[in-house]
Parts: sequence; C-alpha cells; structure tokens
Amino acid sequence: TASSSRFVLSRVHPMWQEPLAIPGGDRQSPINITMRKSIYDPHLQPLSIRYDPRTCQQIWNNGYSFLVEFDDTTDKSTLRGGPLEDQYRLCQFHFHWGESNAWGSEHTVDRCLYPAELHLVHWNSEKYSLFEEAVMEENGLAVIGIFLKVGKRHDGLQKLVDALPAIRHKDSVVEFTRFDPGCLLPSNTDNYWTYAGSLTTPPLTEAVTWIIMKQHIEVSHDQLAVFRSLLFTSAEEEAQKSMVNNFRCQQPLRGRTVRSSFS
Ligand SMILES: OSc1ccc(O)cc1O
Ligand SMILES: [Zn+2]
Repeated sequence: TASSSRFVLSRVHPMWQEPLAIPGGDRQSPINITMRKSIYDPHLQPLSIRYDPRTCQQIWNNGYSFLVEFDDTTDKSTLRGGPLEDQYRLCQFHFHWGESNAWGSEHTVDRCLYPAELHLVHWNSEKYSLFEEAVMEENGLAVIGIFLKVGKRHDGLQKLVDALPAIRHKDSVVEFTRFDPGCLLPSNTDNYWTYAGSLTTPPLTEAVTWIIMKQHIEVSHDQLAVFRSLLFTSAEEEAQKSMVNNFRCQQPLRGRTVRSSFS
C-alpha cells in the first residue's frame, strides 16, 4: 500500500552517495510510472528480441550488482523494434534488489514497489562500434526492465543462482556459458512502457531508451535470498557489507512522457 511504500522508502538508504548535480539532468532514471498518465502509442512496433546462449561468457560482482556479460563483438544477441530505430546488441544483464521483499525495484508502477528488477542492457550497434562509445550518446543504449515478484521457483534462474556463491566478493568473476537470457523474459513481451532516461549507476549518462515490461516474472524466496548473500565488499576489506538495497532513488519526470504499447 502507499503508506507501506512511504514508510519503506523513508527507511532505506540508497546504496551510494548521489553526486550533487548531474550536468543537464532532465532525463534521469529511475522513475515512477503513473499508468493513467502514460500515453498509448499505436505506432510502437512489436519488440524483436533474439538472444543466442552461445554469446554468454561470464558472471561477475562489480561492487554494485552482479553482471552476466555477453560477447557483443557480433550481432548474435540483438534487440530491435518497439520504440527503437536501430538494432541494439545485448552486452550484459544485472539486477537491483532490497534487503527485504517489501522493496528493491528501481522503477515503480503507480508507486507499487517490487522486490527486485532485472535490467537487460543493449547498445546501438548500427551507430556505434563499442558499448563505451554508445553509453555517452542520446540513443546509445536500450535497457529492458523486468519486475521480479516472489512466488514460484524460476527454473531458468537457478543456474545463475548456483553461480553466485563463487562471486560473493566485489571483483570476483567466474566463467558462465550457454545461458539463454530469453528464459528470464515474461511470457508476454508485447505490453510495455517506454521513456527516455539514464543509467541508474555511475556514470548516470542520459543514453537509455527504457523498455519496462508490464508483466513481471516470479522467483522463489530462496532464490532471492541468495542475491542477498552477495557482498559489496572485496575479499581484502575488513567489514563485509551485504549487497542489498542496490537501487537508486527515484528521479523527477521533468515533463517527460511515458508511452505504453497497450491501451
Ligand atoms: O542500472 S541501469 C544500467 C544501465 C546500463 C548500464 O550499463 C548499467 C546500468 O546499471
Ligand atoms: Zn540496472
């Protein structure tokens, strides 16, 4: 309920100190999506999401989240359509989550908080030749956001959950291959919201076309608990800090329109 989310948000500290001002920050992320204010756009094309499990390479703890990284040197795992004019290449996916199931997502829908949120990060391989280039450009990135709810076990996720103890500490990495990120998509990917925003971790660049799925996926309580067993800290550091609440606080809409692919 609204009151619980108000209580929740006042209680939880964001995971890192926000820079004082983002240069020209009028399209920052994450945001709350108000359903009744989103505009149905009948011209939005269907999304074309084609992932090749052979491009999956490794999984690592970067001190903010854990990233599953892909070989993005060719157009094998791609995203096209929807609001996008160009073809984008999958380079990594990661999650954001809370210390409890009451909160953890970055985006909210009508202020509804989810326990976690998955981000599948793609870069514009028609206009740029590297992610590092695209991340500085207005139409450089496309990120699919998927809400997680606690419920039945997600069988496809288990292979990833089983790899997490090996990357408990910041900067640890292990090989992670033949994983199909398509198994993490909801059954319906036709219904989504889209808006112009930013990365939610440094460098916070305003390069992201967000595509937020209306349908969530379910994972079990125990699977999510393993996410919380990760650490923000490296093996050398004295105080070990649990990797939880690794989400950014919500940002002003600044007049932006959120479009929906459904009426
Ligand atoms: O959190 S959203 C996000 C998007 C792109 C990226 O390269 C990193 C990110 O954390
Ligand atoms: Zn993210």
